[in-house]
Amino acid sequence: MSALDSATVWHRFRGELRKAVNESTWHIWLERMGFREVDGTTIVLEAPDDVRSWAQTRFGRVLTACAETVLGPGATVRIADPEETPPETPAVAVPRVQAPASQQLNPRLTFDQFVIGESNRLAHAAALAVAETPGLAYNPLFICGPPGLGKTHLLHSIANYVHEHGGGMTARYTTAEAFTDHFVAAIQGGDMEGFKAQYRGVDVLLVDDVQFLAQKAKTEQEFFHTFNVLHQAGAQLVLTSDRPPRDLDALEDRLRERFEAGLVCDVRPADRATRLVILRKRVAQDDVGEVDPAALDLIAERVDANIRALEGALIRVVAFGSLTGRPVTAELAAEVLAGLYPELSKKKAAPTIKEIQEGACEAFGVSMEALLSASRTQPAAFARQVAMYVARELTGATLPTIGRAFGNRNHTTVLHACRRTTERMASDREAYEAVHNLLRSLGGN
Ligand SMILES: Nc1ncnc2c1ncn2[C@@H]1O[C@H](COP(=O)(O)OP(=O)(O)OP(=O)(O)O)[C@@H](O)[C@H]1O
Repeated sequence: MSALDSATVWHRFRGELRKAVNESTWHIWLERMGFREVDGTTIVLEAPDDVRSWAQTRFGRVLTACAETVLGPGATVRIADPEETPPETPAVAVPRVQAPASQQLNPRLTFDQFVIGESNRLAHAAALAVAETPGLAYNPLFICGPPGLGKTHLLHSIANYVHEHGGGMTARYTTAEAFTDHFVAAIQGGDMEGFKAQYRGVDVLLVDDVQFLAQKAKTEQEFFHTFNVLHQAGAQLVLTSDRPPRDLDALEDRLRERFEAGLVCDVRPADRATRLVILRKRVAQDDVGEVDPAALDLIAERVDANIRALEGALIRVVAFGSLTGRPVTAELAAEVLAGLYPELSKKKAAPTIKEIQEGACEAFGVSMEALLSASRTQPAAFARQVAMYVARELTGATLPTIGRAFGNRNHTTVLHACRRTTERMASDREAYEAVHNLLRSLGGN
């Protein structure tokens, strides 16, 4: 089986599985499974002990059904012990074809789920237009704006739309960081042809956070060629960045000019009415139980920084309600949010990852050395997970960037830490308080 085949099988299997289970089952359990290989008609996954036994007993049938949808009747799934191939030493047995998490599409990020308001109307319309007629509407489409305002959501929506309605057209989502890592690995592994085939053979290429291409001369050059080959072939390019092309000072002029040649549109912070619709939609979809509409009004009113923070606030309010057995009312929401968000928004700039790490060391009484180490002993391991979660929420840094700042750990470790922290907050009062206090202390600085 070729490298691309394995990646496609994994991609489709994951998409099927994600559609087959509800959001919390996915995040708490199944998302933690990694891909190892396709062995004949068996998809081999790997997962830690707790997930492995749970997934096998509770979800064996669903896993098999998803495998059969992808590979045909008789396909099976085996879940292996990751200890045989530690996830952070991929050189041994994890196949080089494994798509970085950043390239895996989230089937739930679709146009249907995207709430349109004044702040994102143009970006949404342009994204939908390129999804419907790739290469013909605006090319490239460049979407820019601060973190957490839906740029990644729009890229995934385009890719999901093309996969579903594109009549066999192919779309590839990546981040500039994953592109860079992949390029470096291809050079080291002497597989530039394989690398080029993966990026230059698609109908739609979606690249998130292109500001990270700056000052990586070789990658930038390779990206420039990829861009030109695709553009000349009539393929669609969609790019996002935290700022408009003209402000990407560190990029070469020729690339900046290419970025500006199509349509540049921005996403801005959502207004209150849009924030409220987003919250209502999340409550309905995630099946979080009874939430008083006045509580949503209050969260929409208070949390205006970005949509990621808005969703984080909703999770915390609901978690607090369930931990204390209290109904989720405006009063409870006010209690949870008290002091936190106003202080955060007053603060001149978001805290840096370093400041978050220092805050976590102080809050949990661990040394910086322990926090950045690979040690799994407590309290360092929990402090590390919480600090990663807070960094994801407050800094807008990407998963690979956060991973690097925590002793060069990979992005799946960060993702796992964020999920684990959310999970613990919902079930453990002490964990909840720890996260809340750390967020508060950083906001109050
Ligand atoms: N208009 C919207 N409707 C519904 N959900 C939204 C909307 N905008 C953002 N979100 C949700 O907010 C969260 C953050 O959005 P997203 O990751 O797309 O932001 P981003 O602009 O790409 O940020 P970053 O630059 O940090 O990657 C996601 O869960 C996304 O689904």
